[in-house]
Amino acid sequence: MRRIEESELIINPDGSVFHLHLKPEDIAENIILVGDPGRVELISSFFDTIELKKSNREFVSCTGTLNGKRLTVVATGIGTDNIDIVVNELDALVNIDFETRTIKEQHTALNFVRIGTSGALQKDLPVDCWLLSEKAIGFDGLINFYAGRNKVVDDDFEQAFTKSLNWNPLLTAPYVVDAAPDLLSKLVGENVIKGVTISAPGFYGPQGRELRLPIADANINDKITAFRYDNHRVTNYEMECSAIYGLSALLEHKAATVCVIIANRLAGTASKDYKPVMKKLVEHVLRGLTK
Ligand SMILES: O=P(O)(O)O[C@H]1O[C@H](CO)[C@@H](O)[C@H]1O
Ligand SMILES: O=c1cc[nH]c(=O)[nH]1
Repeated sequence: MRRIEESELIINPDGSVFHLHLKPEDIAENIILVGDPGRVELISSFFDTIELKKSNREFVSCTGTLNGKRLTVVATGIGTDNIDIVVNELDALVNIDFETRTIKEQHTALNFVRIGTSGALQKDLPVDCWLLSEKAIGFDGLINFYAGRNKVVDDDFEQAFTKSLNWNPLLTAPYVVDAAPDLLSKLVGENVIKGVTISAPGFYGPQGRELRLPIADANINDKITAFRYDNHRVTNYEMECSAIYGLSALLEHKAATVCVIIANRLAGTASKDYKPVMKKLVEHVLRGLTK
């Protein structure tokens, strides 16, 4: 059996995984991922019991229970490069034996639910609404580094999207991955709008925001807003969902993302205070995950 070398999976002297500083026994199978480390405190404030709190760099985490269910919250920080670290390390904690450094025969599937913030690309999605991502489009290219990406992507959607946008060959090839249907069904609700989410490798230029620097393709957001495929339209931009969906599909975990829309890019509006709305969304997600 292949032994994974010390350089490839770095384990700290206390037995915890390199960046997250978590040990195999520290995490639950239901994991909430958030970008903002401060959101971990908000989510865990609803827990009935707290088992542990850890932090290293931006990777703040907490495990506890709610309604008898064990949950872990992990802050990923911003960006899909961080998701590569977080999802691979969480997977390693359950699917690699840290003593023998071999892949376990018995696979453990994790449920990842990301609770984030996002910007809308359609006029009818006002600030402070909730958006559940049925599909993610990655502008970040992460999944293209892994073998088997073609097995987990929606190839027809990808082709229709790149053709319709006249995709710039200087950019990485976009990838499209679905959420896990049974996790989506736990998160639906009266106030939850379903959509297709782009994860961008930046907040400004990569999301078509122009401050002092002009954008390479000034019309990219108009083309994205107008794009239709089957009954789908692209609804919003954020910065992590695609990599969570892509890596989860490759590693055989389940993933879904729900965000508070904090800006509407067409209307030019931003939420006055999204924090109370986020608190309500957290309560909604926790209800869905623990009922
Ligand atoms: O609120 P979070 O979860 O961080 O999500 C969004 O906010 C950050 C950008 O402001 C990015 O991480 C983006 O994905
Ligand atoms: O417009 C937005 C708002 C939040 N997060 C993003 O990445 N983009």
